[in-house]
Formats: sequence, C-alpha cells, structure tokens
Amino acid sequence: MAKVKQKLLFRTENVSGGRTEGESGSFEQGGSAKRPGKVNRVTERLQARRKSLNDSLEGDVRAFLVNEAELHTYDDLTKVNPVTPTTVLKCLQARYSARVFYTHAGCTLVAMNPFQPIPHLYSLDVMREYHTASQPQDFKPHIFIVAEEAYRNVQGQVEPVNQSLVVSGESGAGKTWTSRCLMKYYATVAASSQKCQHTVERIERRVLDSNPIMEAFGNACTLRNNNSSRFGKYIQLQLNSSQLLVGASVQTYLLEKTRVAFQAPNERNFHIFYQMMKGATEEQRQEWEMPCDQKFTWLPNAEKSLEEDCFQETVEAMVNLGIDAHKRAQIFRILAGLLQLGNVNFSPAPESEPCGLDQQSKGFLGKTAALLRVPADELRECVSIRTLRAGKQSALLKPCSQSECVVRRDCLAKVIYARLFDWLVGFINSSMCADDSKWCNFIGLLDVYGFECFLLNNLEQLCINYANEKLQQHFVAHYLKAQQEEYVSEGLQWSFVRYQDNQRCLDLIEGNPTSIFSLLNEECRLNRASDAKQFRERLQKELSDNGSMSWDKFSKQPHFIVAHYAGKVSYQIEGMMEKNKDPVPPELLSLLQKSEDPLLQSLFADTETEGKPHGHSKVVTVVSKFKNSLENLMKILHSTTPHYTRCIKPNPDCKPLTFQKEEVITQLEACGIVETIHISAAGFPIRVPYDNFIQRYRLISNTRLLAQGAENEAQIALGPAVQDILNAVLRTKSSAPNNNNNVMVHCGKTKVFLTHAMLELLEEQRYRVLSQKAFSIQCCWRRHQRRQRAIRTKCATFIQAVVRGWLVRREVRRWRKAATVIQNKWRSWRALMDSLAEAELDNAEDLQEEEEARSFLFQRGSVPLSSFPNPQAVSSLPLGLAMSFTPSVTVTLTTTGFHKIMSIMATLKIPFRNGEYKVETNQFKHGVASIRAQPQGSVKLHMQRSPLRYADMYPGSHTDQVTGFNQILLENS
Ligand SMILES: Nc1ncnc2c1ncn2[C@@H]1O[C@H](COP(=O)(O)OP(=O)(O)OP(=O)(O)O)[C@@H](O)[C@H]1O
Repeated sequence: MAKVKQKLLFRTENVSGGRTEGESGSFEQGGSAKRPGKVNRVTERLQARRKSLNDSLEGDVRAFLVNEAELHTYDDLTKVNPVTPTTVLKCLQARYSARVFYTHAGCTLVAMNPFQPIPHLYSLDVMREYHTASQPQDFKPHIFIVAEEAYRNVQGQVEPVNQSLVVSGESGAGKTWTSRCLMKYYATVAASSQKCQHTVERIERRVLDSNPIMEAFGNACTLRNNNSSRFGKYIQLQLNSSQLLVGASVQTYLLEKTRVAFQAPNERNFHIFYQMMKGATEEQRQEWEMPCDQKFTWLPNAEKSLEEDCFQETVEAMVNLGIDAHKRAQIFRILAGLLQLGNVNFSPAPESEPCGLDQQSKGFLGKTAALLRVPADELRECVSIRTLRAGKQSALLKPCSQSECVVRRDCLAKVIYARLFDWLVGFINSSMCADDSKWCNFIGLLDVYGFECFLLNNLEQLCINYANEKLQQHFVAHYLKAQQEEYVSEGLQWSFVRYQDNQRCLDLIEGNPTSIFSLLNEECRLNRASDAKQFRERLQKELSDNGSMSWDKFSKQPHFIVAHYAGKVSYQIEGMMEKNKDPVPPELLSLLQKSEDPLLQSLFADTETEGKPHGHSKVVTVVSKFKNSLENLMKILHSTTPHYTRCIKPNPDCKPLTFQKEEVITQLEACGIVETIHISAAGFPIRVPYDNFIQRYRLISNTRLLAQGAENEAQIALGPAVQDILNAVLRTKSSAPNNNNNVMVHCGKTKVFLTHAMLELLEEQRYRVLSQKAFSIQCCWRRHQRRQRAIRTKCATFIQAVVRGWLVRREVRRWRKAATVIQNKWRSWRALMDSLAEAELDNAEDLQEEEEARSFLFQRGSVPLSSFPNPQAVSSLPLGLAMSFTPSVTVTLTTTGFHKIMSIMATLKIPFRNGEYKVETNQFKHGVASIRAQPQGSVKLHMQRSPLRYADMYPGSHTDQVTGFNQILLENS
C-alpha cells in the first residue's frame, strides 16, 4: 500500500501544469498555506521530499525496465510497478513487438491497431472460447473479454443492466474495426438456439449487413484513415429475456455532408460514389449517365483503389436488408444526379442577370435534372435566382452572384445526400428494430469520430471535438471523479489522484449563458450577414476569462484556439456562422418536392418550404441540434454500465506493425490512461451496496438476512453479515501464499469496496458453493429418482405376475371345463356304444336265425363292375369292408383297422376296357399286395350287409382284427 501511495504522490507532482486539476486534487496539499511566515521553509521541505521521491522513483523505473524480456507479459498495466508514462509505454511497445495488441489498463482496454489483419485473432473459434470460458478474464486480453463481460452483466441482471461499450480514439485508431468485431461477437454468441434459429438469424444477418451500407454512405478516405467514419453512430443491440439478439437500432450523429461537395486535397468523397463509378455494369452506366471516361469534379482521387470500393458488397447488403431493385435504382440514380450536378459551373454575369452556363455545364445540368426527375429550366432557375419575400407581398426574383450559385448548388447536393442518408438509416432501423415488447435489455455500441485537429478546422471539427470532450468527461466522471468522491463519502482513507477535468473546456464550448455555442446561435438568430472579425471580438470579450480559450496573436485569419483534453485546436471563424445556420433555400426544397422521382419526393415531403421570417426561437441551428442529440446520448450512457475501449494509433501513416513512441504517448496522455491505471491499481473499482452484497454472497457463509428496519439499523445489522462473508472467503484465500487481504476489500458506510481480485475470489467462492449445493441437489434428486424407479419396477412386476397368474388360471379353468365336458360325452358315448355293441353281439345268433330279421339285415345283389362306384363312392360306404377273393381275383389284405380298410377301398382303381377288367393297386403299404382278375365274363359284386350295427363301429386294437362282418364278395357271374 505504501508503494501505491508513493506512486500516487509522484503522479500528483507530474501532471503537466497547463491542465486543470480534479477538484479533489488539492486534498494532498490542503495544509500548505496555513502560516505565511513559514511558507518558505515548508516549501523547501516539500521540494526536498519531492526530489527524494523522484529520485527513488527513477530508480524504480530503471529497475523495472531492466527486465526487458518480461515487459510484454504484463497483461494488465495495473500490475506495472511503478506506473509512469514511461513504464506503461515500454510495456505497450514490448507487447506490440510481440504481436500482442490488447492490454488491460484497469477498467479500460487498450487496443493497439496492428494495421494489418491478424489471422485467427477474431475467428469464430476464438469467440466461442471466450464465450464459453468460466472466467474469460483469465484469458489473454481481448476485445471479446469486454464484450463477454457486458453480455454476462446482462445475463446476471447486475444493475444497471443495460450496457454501453464506448470505443474511443483518434481517427484511424481502429474504432470502427472494433465496433465491427463487437457486433460480430454478439451476432454469434447472442444467436438463437436451434429452435428459433430462423427468426433470429435474420436479425443477426441484418445487423451485420447494416455495416457495409453505413460505411459506403458514411465513410470516406481521409488523410488519416482510408476508411474514416464521417458520422457518429450508436447501435443498440436489443436482447430479449433469454439474452438473444432480437433486434437492433442505429442512431447517427452529424454526418459530414459538406464532403459531398467539397473534398480536402488528397481526400475523397464518400465511398459509395467511387463504388458506383467502378462497379457499375454497362447498362447501369448508361442509365446513370456515367461513362467510364467521364470525369467528375466531386470524385477526386478516383484512381486510388481501396478495398472499400466494393459496389457488389454494398448492393448485396442492401438486398439482404430488403431494399428492392426499384428502390436501389432510385437511390443510385439520385447519387448519379449529384455527381452530374458537381460538374455544373457558373460563369459570372452582370448583377441584374442570372449567371450563365457554358455548353458543357448546360449538358450536365440537363443530365442532373433528368436523373433527379425535375424540370431542367426550373432547376437552373432555382440554383441561380433567389426569391425574396417580404411578408405577404408577392415574391421578388433576384439573380444570384456566381459564388452564391455555387453555394446553392452545393447546398442542393448536401441536403439531398443528408436526407438520403437519414432515409437509409431509417430503413435499416425499420428492417431490424424489434417490437418494444420483444426486448427488455440492450447493449449499446458507441463509435464516434475521433478527436480531429487539422490545419484548418471549422464547425465540423468543433462539434466532433466537443463530442469527444463529452465522452472524456463521462469517462472521467465515471472512473475517476465519482470514485474518489465516493471514497470520501464512504469514509475511506484515500490518497487522491489528480486527473484532468475538462469541465472548463466544456463550459467554454456549450456552457450557459455564454459559450461558443450560445454566441454562435445568437449570431445566427440575428439574421444578418455574418462578420468573422466581429464575432472574434465578441468571443474575446465574452470568453477571455476561460483559460481554455486563446488566440494566436500573429494569425491574420479570425480564429480562436480551444485547449481540448487531447490538445489545442485552432478553429477558423470564417464560414462558421453560415454552417451553423445550414440554410436550404426554399426554392430548392419546393423543386425537390415536385420531383417525379417518388423517393426524392418523399425525402422532402414533410419539409416546410414557405420562407417564414425567422423568429428568434424558430432557428434550429446545427450546434443546438447536435448538442441536444449528444445530451440524449449522454443520458443513455449515464443510465448504463459503461465499458471503455481506448484505441491507439501506433503511427500516423497507418503502417503495419510500426510503433512510434511519441505518437502513442500523446494519445495515452490525452485519454488519461495513466491516471486510470493509478486509480484502478490503487482503488476499489467495484462498489456494492451492503444489501446487494449480502443477497449475492450470503450463501458463502450461510448468512441469514435479518428483518430490515430503518436504513441505519439495517446497515448495523448487515455489517457483521458482510464481515462474516468476507471472513469466509478470506479464510479460504489465506491458505494461499503472499496474500494481502487487507488491500483487497474495504467496508464503507453503505457499500463494500472491492478490487477485481477480491471480486474474483468472491465469485469463485460463490461458484464453488453453488456447485456444491447443485451437486447435493443433484445427488438427492438422483437418489429420489432411483428410489422411485425401483418402487415403480417392483409394483409393475407384481401387477404383471398377478395378471399373468389370473389369465393362466382362467385359461386352465376353461380347459378343465372343456376337458370334463369332452370326457363326460366321450365316456357316455363309449358306454352307450359298448352297451349297444354288447347287446348286439349277444343277440347276433338269434338275429341270424330269425327270418324277418334276415330279410331285413342281409341284402344280397349283384352290381355290374362297370358300374362299380369310384373310390369316393366306396369310401362312402357306411361300414368297413373286407375283401373276399375268387379264383380269378387275388386280394391280400393286411387290415389295420377301420381307416385302413377305408383307404384301401379308396385306392382301388378298376379301369374298364372293352368289357374286360383289371384290378390293380399301387398301394402296397396299405396292405393290398395284388389284385389280379381275368377278363372273363362279368363279375358280380355281392354285398352283404353285416347284421351288426354297432359291433364294428370302431377299429380294433389289433392290426389283423376286423370287428364286424361287412363283406364285399366278388364272384364270377
Ligand atoms: N484490430 C485490427 N486488426 C487489423 N487491422 C485493423 C484493426 N483495427 C484497425 N485496423 C485497420 O485500421 C484501419 C483504421 O481503422 P478504423 O477505420 O476502425 O479507424 P477509426 O478509429 O474508426 O477511424 P475514424 O475515426 O476515422 O473512423 C482499418 O481500416 C483497418 O485496416
């Protein structure tokens, strides 16, 4: 802790004198002016002390830098010791040389621009790795850590739940690149699960497709960056309650529309014009009056070829976003019209006459009119003649001077382009913005133009730098000022860090009642010809008290200099008031409203064209509009959890992997990185109110919440509970060596102040306890499930056994019943038959003797063999038959019962040929050995019916036994 304090003291002394201090910066020096008599001695003592501190610090710096090989291993600059601009710079340089481009600087991420694509640094696999890691902070610093942290904050519903990712840095530092990476990250990780893939995929695609369109229409090649964003944007990624990306919206700020009609030397117009020029098909060229060899004044440096000149990609993105072919044709036709308009030149004319046009310009004007679908003569008139109205009197026409014509021409182009850009943004929003009911949280990405300082700076630069000042103030307020103020109010012992407070600069630009903006607005509302010199004097008179304003005594141009947080910038006053008014001649507006192009017409449909005399309150100037939109943005930022990423441009020439120390140190100082590291290293960046702390971490020590009473009582009640939790965590930590727990946590009056390390410990412990509890729950649940399953199985087996038993018993019962019935029937039938047979056999002799019975029972007769029935007929005889033999017929029988006899008879075949007969059989196995018959005369078949009706009704048990006496007798006739 002593060392940290020492470092802080050093910084207190080293902040450059030209900058304002943070309010609390005087805390350290509070007693210095107590007794004037002793001032000298005190000052001497102080100086001596400072000198010795500086000497020892230089020694520390040297000692730190000796270990050069290790410098690149510092992932977090808060671990650098001592923290000085030199040590920080050396670490960043070492890391850059080792191709490591991201470094933590406490609460901020420093992103160095490699100016060349780094393979696999942003691949899908890397995204997934960071997303699925349990502790992404343990991974190498990366923009994905910031993205993941914000995403997890939303998931964990940590207040404030909505997040803002602020990407800042100067032009070309890599802000747009970083924003693109963040959008890709969220489009990947916040993608839907399989089941609703279709609906959400559409949004992810659209969010990503909005980039090429916005960049084509809003980016341009400047001296500092080939793909410089010429507008600011805040993208809100809308997440539903499951943290899936369900929509997005874009808010844009201050498009640099002057670029359409004016491009600084060696700069270019917006990319889209070059894309059209280079990527149009022959057919499109004809339609747009854009032959290959055509030169356009507003397309300078067209020969420079950039990877951004990719028309096809823009068109594809437009298609994906739902801009149909018809609309695209309208858009490109309007843009082509603007290019033609840029080639129109006016020649001077006498005061009472409108400016002339040479032959070429007439042609260009005609083409412009045709492409914009407005009458050519009206267009010419609008651009070169002004309509003056005084009240309700009839209009007076006044020809414009040559320069006025140029201004009106440029104004026409600017207003059309700006409205077209806004229309595109509106279209993009409508195609990807989710219904309010569908999303509940958002992650905002802010990509604003970087700080700008050119040789000539005007209103655009003033607005851009003002926006950067606002963001810097938000950063300072959030990370430096508010923290230190809170430390005081919570009663922490704290050595204060000086920081650069830019409030004075902001007061100068936007303050009330007098500031640059207020004076500019006043000038515009006076509705008089603006005079730069007069305005400069006014500024000097009103604002010279403000230390952030100065003038260059040797400059002849009316100007003023503002000392911004990132450096001094000189602004020229000439043209500033006109730009602030941004007037559009009403004739031009009404001309555009009459256009036959439906898109162009709709762009101006709801614009007031009648030149009303401007009352004081009516004029809405550029700066007041910009200030309002910026204030709204700041409100959003203040209501969200911010995450800052500072992009650093390592060299001004955009050379790959080139590190220029001076360039980097200026940027580090400008954005207050060193101060941020100090506060992050020494302070407690995480501050959690007691009850939130207990709610989240009470499970670590099984703390029970007491009933809450008044705030103070609650605090008193919560204090020991918080202490219990911290003790529980620190006890587990104290087993590890080198712990210095006392500097990791501090209990304030209402909040617990934590370092990131302590938060990690708490979260780790919470995670461990949660895992244990989850494990116990799982065990119980599994045991319960196992038991339930066993019970179910047992029950099912029992039921199955019972049912099967019952079924079998039922079946057996049926069988038994049936068997009994059959047995009974069979037995009674057998008994009946036996009795009948017995009775019959007993009476057989008597029957033979009885004459009447004989005539009844014996039937004799002869049947001609030719009419011998077929085997089926034989088999239908009621009783078994025995074959007798005659001299001419041999029949051998081995009878085996009734059925055998029947089958023998059935197999007999007696073919009849020419009155002869032959008896044959092939059924040896049925006992018929042979049947032979001589074909002599006719054979008579004598049938004798047995007198016994029952005695041979069933086959005997012996094979040779034939019971009964039915016979067939064959004999010669
Ligand atoms: N991480 C990176 N990896 C590779 N190249 C990068 C990276 N970041 C930036 N660049 C390169 O640097 C160039 C400038 O970056 P970018 O356009 O994002 O800057 P910017 O800060 O948005 O500038 P401006 O404020 O002018 O819009 C890019 O065109 C790209 O080529």
